[in-house]
Amino acid sequence: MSPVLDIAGLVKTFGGLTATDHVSLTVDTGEIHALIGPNGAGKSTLINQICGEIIPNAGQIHLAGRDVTRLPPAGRVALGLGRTFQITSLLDDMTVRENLGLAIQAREGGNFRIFDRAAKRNEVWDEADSVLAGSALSARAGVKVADLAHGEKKQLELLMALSQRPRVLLLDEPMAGLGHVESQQMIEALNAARGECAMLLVEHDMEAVFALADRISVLVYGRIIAAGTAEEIRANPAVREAYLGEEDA
Ligand SMILES: Nc1ncnc2c1ncn2[C@@H]1O[C@H](COP(=O)(O)OP(=O)(O)OP(=O)(O)O)[C@@H](O)[C@H]1O
Repeated sequence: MSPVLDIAGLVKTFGGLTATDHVSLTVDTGEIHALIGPNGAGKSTLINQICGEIIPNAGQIHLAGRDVTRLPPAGRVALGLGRTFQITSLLDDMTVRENLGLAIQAREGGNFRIFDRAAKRNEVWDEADSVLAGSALSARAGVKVADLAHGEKKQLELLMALSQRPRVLLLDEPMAGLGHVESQQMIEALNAARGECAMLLVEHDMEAVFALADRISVLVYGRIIAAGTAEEIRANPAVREAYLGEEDA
């Protein structure tokens, strides 16, 4: 089966600095592929090229078999590229259920035809209720976002991103700022979402990476220095020296 996301030879330079240096990786259907690397390795630059916010100097990006290298961000979203909503896009004065309902409605185009309006509206709320019932926010549906803990906001952000039914979801440090219990809940939520879409997970939290990733690519100074399963990456001397050594210290 061809990969849902196929990145080949991506180069992006900023003046004299090569932030991504012929980066290639694939994300297969149903796969969680983690991208790890020290600060300044080029992870954000790579993600921004995948989203379409930065156009590469060289290389290609294929999404669901289509060449999207020069397609604007909205076109990529339409082809199934998802990204976690930023917490700042949550509506503080609305409840968890209302925020999720709005995200589902946005997927449906937001302007219901007059005839099926009530039926559609019910479908939206039914879907929101069923998603929430199976989530860590099951008891928080009626709570305003302003009253949620940080970890709960991140959970809601994830549910809203998944509600768009992306083919591949880009997750930019979903564990950032979470405590131990919240991290465990996020790992569980991502594991539960495994069958729904492929994921490219950029994450510094190695416990989460090793718990979730089917494959791991290691980016150092703009280059992929290793790629493989968790076991292969753990055992790779170059990776340990360049990156994991920091964790062991
Ligand atoms: N717009 C820009 N102009 C100039 N240099 C940039 C720009 N964006 C990134 N860089 C440089 O490119 C390199 C890669 O940065 P990038 O933010 O992609 O790394 P990162 O792996 O995401 O780091 P972190 O883990 O700290 O977020 C860094 O040396 C950074 O200073």
